[in-house]
Formats: sequence, C-alpha cells, structure tokens
Amino acid sequence: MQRRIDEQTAAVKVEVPAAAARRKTIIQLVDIDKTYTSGGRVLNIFSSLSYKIVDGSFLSIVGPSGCGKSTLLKLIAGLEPPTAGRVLFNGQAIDGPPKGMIYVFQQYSKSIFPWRTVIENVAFGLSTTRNISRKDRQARCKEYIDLVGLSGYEDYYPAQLSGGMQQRVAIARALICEPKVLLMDEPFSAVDAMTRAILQELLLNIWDRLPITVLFVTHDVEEAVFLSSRILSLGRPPNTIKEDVMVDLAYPRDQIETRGDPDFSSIRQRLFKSIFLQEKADEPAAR
Ligand SMILES: Nc1ncnc2c1ncn2[C@@H]1O[C@H](COP(=O)(O)OP(=O)(O)OP(=O)(O)O)[C@@H](O)[C@H]1O
Repeated sequence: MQRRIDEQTAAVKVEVPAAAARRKTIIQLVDIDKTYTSGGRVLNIFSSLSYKIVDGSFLSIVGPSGCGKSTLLKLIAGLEPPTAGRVLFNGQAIDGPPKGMIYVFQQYSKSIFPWRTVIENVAFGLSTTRNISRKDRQARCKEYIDLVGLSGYEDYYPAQLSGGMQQRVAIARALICEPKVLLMDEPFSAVDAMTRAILQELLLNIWDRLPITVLFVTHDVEEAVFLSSRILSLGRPPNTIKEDVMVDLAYPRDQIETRGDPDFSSIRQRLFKSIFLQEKADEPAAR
C-alpha cells in the first residue's frame, strides 16, 4: 500500500475508495475537560478541548513538559476518563479501553516478558484471539516478527537483545492484534540516537504498509516533524491547542533528505520556538 495522504488540500491525487476511507474521522474529542485532584490540589489540564483525528494519519503530540501530552493519549485510549465531554472512536463514545486501539509504552522492558522468547512475547498479543490453530498462530507471529526486522531472533530472550530490538518486539506484539489505532508514548526515548533514527524509519515503513492511524507523543520536535502528517502542539494547562500543523513533506521520508529539506527546518523552527519560549517563561528565574 503506497500512502500519499494530503490532508491539507482537497487536491488528492486519485480518489480511490481506500484513500477516501482513510480520510474519515476515526477519533473525535468533543468538549473535553480534564481535571486531576491530588493532595488537595486541583489541576485543570484541558478545558473545552475539541479535535478530530483523520483515519490513517500520523499525528504527533508535542508541547512543554507537563502540558498534558500523555494525559491526552490516555483519554483517547480510555485509560483515563474525561471530567466532562466525550471521546468518540468511529463515532462511538468510549468508556474504557476500546478494542482496536493499542498502547506502546516508552519502557519496552515493561511491555515484554523477560521470561518469554521473542516469538512467545509476540504470540502473547494473540492470547485473546480464539479459533486460531497453533500452525496459523506461529505463521502470524513470524509474519509480524519479519515486519519489525527480527527474523532469525524468534528464540532469543529479551535480555539477549539490544534496547532497540526489544522495542521492536513490543511493536510486533502490539501490531499482531491488528489495531486500527497505535498509541505510542515516547516509544524511542530510551534508545540511542542512531537506533532511534532506524526505528523511526521502521515505524514509517509499517505505517505505510498497514491501515493504521498512529498517535505519537514525543518531546522531540525533530522526531515529530520527521514522522508526522500532522502535529498537535499543546500549550500550558489549562490549554487549548497552541498549534495544529500539517506537515506537507513527501512520503516516503528519508533521514538524510527529509531532514535537509528547507520545509523540514522551517516547521521544526516554528514548533521549537513556540515550545521553548513556553518552557523558558516557566523557569523559576523568569517568575
Ligand atoms: N493521575 C494523576 N493525578 C494527578 N496529577 C496528574 C496525574 N497524571 C498526570 N498528572 C499531572 O498532570 C500534568 C500533565 O501530565 P502529563 O503526564 O499528561 O504531561 P506530559 O505533557 O505528558 O508531561 P511530560 O512532557 O513531562 O512527560 C502534570 O502536571 C502531571 O503531574
């Protein structure tokens, strides 16, 4: 499947049904309020937040530390209830983790079992799938292990793999459930810069091949620009949306060429400036 989404303009190349389906709204936030109360302190994170996420998009969520990026992902995943308002998934209000969405955490070591091999970890993603023969289960596991580039490592244990390889196992385990939405909270922040660059390309390749929407939280503006078709930049709580940026850089993206594109630099600069100025204004010396 070749993906050439142009969400910004209606000038889409060829109107085929699959492409049209990918542009429908898959997730809608309707007038969301979110307040945390802890230790007598009330923290109002979101106030009347409304937003639509297009099916098949790659949306990154960025913003200053503590602005509510993870909270937004948890609201969408049904892991946190909104204080007011609704989250709709394919038009249905969610009131708990919905089938069809899956979460990949930053700490891959928490997502995979150290006592299971790669193939056993990936097979765990199928544990709620009934009516699948042992042979088909093995074949599907191998297919997803291959998708994340780990063929040949089926019988290895996590401790025998690098951090990047362990995160690949976590991704395969998430994808084998065939989710419609993949939610990723800083999934690459615990690996070194080069591994991260390789995992970014791997993720784009997977997104290109599978009919999924990716929601991706990151602190790294460059990572967001490299990966995303759209970027939501949140401001300080109680916030509404600070910036909503369409990233009109062609796919497939390339770590060298895309990052050298003047449009890449100007989007990065715009978002970096906005977030940096907010972080700076919050420094104790500035108060
Ligand atoms: N369960 C909770 N109870 C009380 N406060 C919470 C809870 N979860 C998050 N918070 C607070 O809500 C605010 C937003 O947290 P959140 O983790 O969503 O922000 P973030 O933008 O993802 O942060 P970071 O960039 O530092 O990872 C923070 O001030 C945090 O301390």
